[in-house]
Amino acid sequence: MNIFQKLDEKETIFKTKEYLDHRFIPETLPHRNEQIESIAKYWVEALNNITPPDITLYGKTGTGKTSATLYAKKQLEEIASERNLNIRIEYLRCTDFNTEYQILAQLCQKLGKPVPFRGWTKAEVVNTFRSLFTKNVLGKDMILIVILDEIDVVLKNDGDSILYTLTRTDNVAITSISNYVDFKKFIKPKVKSSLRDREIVFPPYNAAQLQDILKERSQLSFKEGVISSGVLSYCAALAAKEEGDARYALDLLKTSGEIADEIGASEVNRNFVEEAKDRIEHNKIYDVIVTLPIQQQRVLETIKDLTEKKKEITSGKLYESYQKLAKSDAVSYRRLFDFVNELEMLGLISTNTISRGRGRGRTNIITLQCDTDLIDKALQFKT
Ligand SMILES: Nc1ncnc2c1ncn2[C@@H]1O[C@H](COP(=O)(O)OP(=O)(O)OP(=O)(O)O)[C@@H](O)[C@H]1O
Repeated sequence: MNIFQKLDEKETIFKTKEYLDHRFIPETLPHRNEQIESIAKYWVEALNNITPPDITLYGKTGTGKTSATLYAKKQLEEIASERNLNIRIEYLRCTDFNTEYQILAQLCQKLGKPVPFRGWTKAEVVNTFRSLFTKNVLGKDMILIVILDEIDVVLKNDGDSILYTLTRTDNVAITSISNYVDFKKFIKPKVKSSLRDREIVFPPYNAAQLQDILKERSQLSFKEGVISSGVLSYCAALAAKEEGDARYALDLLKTSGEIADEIGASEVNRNFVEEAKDRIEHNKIYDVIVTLPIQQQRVLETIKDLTEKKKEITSGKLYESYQKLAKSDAVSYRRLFDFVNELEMLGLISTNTISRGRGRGRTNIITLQCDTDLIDKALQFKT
């Protein structure tokens, strides 16, 4: 039998997995009405040919920022098309377009003025972008709303000049999305003053809200009777602990279903959810470690070695052992602590400052926060 046919015919508890995919935008977004209405309240100006104010959406990962924005986008596009208005809304993820040049080139491309993705000067791209806003023969202006998702990525990578250009182009409104409340530290005061954005906050979902979200999606995705309300509430409770992340809740549900399929079970139980949790956590940490820059991997490896030797890891001890491992490639003491901070932000380690008693100053103690085996596995193929 053809192996694909065999797999295709395998018994499954899923109706379809499509609705558990991160990219799927549901018809309704429970518990996000307030935020969607806030976005709409600002964007509605465009219907009267007024450029909407710039807005910024904040909230932790999986709190529905992207979905709510795309939902509002679709609605505005519908009404703009009914009324024959020249309103364009372009969505860009700044992990895909992470420089001013790339963002402007992509916008020009989308708006019908192709610009090569490299080779032109920045001034040429800026001018071409601005030329899109000259009135057309009917004297009609285009209003453009640019959604910059994960805006912190472009600000860190390329500075704030994209905001400078966009805020200084008539008829352009920026909607920025960020997971980090403090992303504005990357914006210079001059640009900040022209941004003058309104802020919309996306709080984490609580367990009851996550359960509502999961209920709708599980009805679409699983065959009848496969998912009990106990399983849904368990996924919701675990995800509520993980900072109210709906993406995580959906991942838990999907992975639990896949585990049930793997062993041929006819329904999902809480043990599968437990196993799904471990699998997701494991994969997440593994991916983070594998994609770390090599210098940071060395620091992590040093911390792992010291942990295995049951040593207390002070800053001095870490630097000493790190130098032995990295040899001539070793970075400065200061740089090493930038890496330590970054590893801490990723949740791979934690640091704790303790006082050694009067007159003996304070010491930084570093503790590993992930499995040593996982680090070994992730680093085994490194060069
Ligand atoms: N209120 C909701 N109702 C239904 N599904 C939701 C809701 N909020 C989020 N989701 C789902 O959770 C997942 C993550 O949502 P989304 O991408 O909008 O979050 P985000 O805040 O933009 O996250 P990130 O910052 O990590 O990109 C998506 O699959 C989305 O469909």
